[in-house]
Amino acid sequence: MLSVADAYSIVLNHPLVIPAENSPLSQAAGRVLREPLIADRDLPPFDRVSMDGIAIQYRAFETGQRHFRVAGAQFAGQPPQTLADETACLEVMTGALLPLETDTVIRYEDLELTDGVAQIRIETVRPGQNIHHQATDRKQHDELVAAGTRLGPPEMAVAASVGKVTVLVSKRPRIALISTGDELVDVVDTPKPYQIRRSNTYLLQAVLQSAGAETTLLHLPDEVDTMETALRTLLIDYDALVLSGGVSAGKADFVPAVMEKLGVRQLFHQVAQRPGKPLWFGASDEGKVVFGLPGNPVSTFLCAYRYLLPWLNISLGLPDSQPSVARLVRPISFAPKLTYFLPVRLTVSQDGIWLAEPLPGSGSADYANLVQCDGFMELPPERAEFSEGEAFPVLTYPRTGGRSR
Ligand SMILES: Nc1nc2c(c(=O)[nH]1)N[C@H]1C(S)=C(S)[C@@H](COP(=O)(O)OP(=O)(O)OC[C@H]3O[C@@H](n4cnc5c(N)ncnc54)[C@H](O)[C@@H]3O)O[C@H]1N2
Ligand code: MOO
Ligand SMILES: [Mg+2]
Repeated sequence: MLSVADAYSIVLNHPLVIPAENSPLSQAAGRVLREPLIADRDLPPFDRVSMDGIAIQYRAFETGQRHFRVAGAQFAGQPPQTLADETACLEVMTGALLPLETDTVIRYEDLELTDGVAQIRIETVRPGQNIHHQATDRKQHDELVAAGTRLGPPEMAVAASVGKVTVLVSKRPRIALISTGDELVDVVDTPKPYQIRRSNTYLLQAVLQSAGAETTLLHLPDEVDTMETALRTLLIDYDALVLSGGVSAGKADFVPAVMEKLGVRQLFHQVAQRPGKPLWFGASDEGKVVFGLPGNPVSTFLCAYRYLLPWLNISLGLPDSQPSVARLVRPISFAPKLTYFLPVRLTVSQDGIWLAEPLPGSGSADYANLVQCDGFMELPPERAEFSEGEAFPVLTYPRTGGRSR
C-alpha cells in the first residue's frame, strides 16, 4: 500500500493552475501575493523624530550649553522647519520630520521647560539620539515581501505603506464540497433514529475557506446514476471536487467507480495510514482534481489537513510548510503497519518544549474528541511502541478562538 510520503508527493504534483487577479487592498487580507511588494521610498522616508521633546544641534550641547531658547515647534505632518539659531531649539513631536540644522532630540522627560527656555537635566546625550534615520529599515526599491506570501497583518501594513491600492493575488479556486450518503440529513432536519446530520462539509469549509478557496456545499445520495449526472456537471463548474464518504469497501461506496465512468483518472486509492486509509485521489485530463475523502469525520479531517490543505496552498503559490515537532508525555502503542495520526493536546513545558498528550478518542468517527485536541502526531509505520519523551512531527490545526480547558 502507498506510504503517506508517496501519497503526499502525488497530491502535491497535481496542483491546480490558478490565475492571478487584482484585489482591492481592503479585501486582500489572507490572500496569496503573486507580485513582490517593493519599497517605493526609503523606510523611513525621512529622518523621523521618535520621541516628543526638543531638537538641537549636538555641537551646542558638546560645548557645555544646557539652556536652549524654544524658537518654535515642528509637528508631525508639517513641512520642515529650520533651526536658524544654533544655540536655540525647536520642540518636536514623534513622527515629525527632523528640523533642518538639528541632529539630536532630547525627550520632554529629560528637560525642564520654563518661560520658553528648555533646560537639559541629563548628563549624557548621544549625538543623533531619538531619531529614526531615513532608510534605516529598508531602502527604496528593496523587496519588502516576496511573491508567494500570504497577506497577514504585517504584509497588509507593508502593502498599504507602499501605496498598493490593489494587489495582485491568486484567484480563489472554486471548490465543491460534496457529502455522500443516504444516512445523512441536512443540519436543519431532525434525523430519524437511523440517520445523522451531515457535518463533514462544514468541517471542510472551515479548513478551505480561511485558506483562500471559494467553497460550495452540496450533498449526493448513494445512487450511481444520480451521482454520475450531478458530478459530470460539477466537474465542469468547479476547479476541484472534494467528496466525503463512499470510498471504502461497502456495497454503497460508489465514488471510485463513478469517477472512472466520468474519466477522472485514479492516481491512488488507499494509503497506509490510520485514520483515512481508504483515501482516493484523481485528476482529469482537463486539470480538474478530485479528492475522495473517507467518510468517518476524523479521517475526513486528517486527510483535509495532511493532503488537501497543503495541495491548496501549493496551488495558490505558497511554499510547502514544515510540521512542528513535539514530545510525547506518555508512551503509546500502535501495532498495525500503518502511519498513525494520533490526536494530541499540546502544551509547552517550562523550558519551552512542545509536549503532546495523546488523546486517541474512540476512533475515526469520534469527532467530538477533536475539540479537545490541537493536532495529530505522525507516528511512523515501522514501529509499534513509542516512548515517553520521544519527539515526532505534529500537524496542528488552528484554534482561532482558543480552547477551553
Ligand atoms: N470492509 C471494510 N470496511 C471499511 C474499511 C475497510 O477497509 N474495509 N475502511 C473503514 C474506514 S478506515 C473508513 S474511514 C470508512 C470510510 O468509509 P467511506 O469513505 O466509504 O464512507 P461512508 O461509508 O460513506 O461513511 C463512513 C462513516 O462516516 C459517516 N459519514 C460520512 N459522511 C459524513 C458526513 N458528511 N458527516 C458526518 N458523518 C459522515 C457515515 O455516516 C459512516 O458512519 O470505512 C470503514 N469501513
Ligand atoms: O480512516 Mo478509517 O477512519 O481509518 O477508520
Ligand atoms: Mg463506506
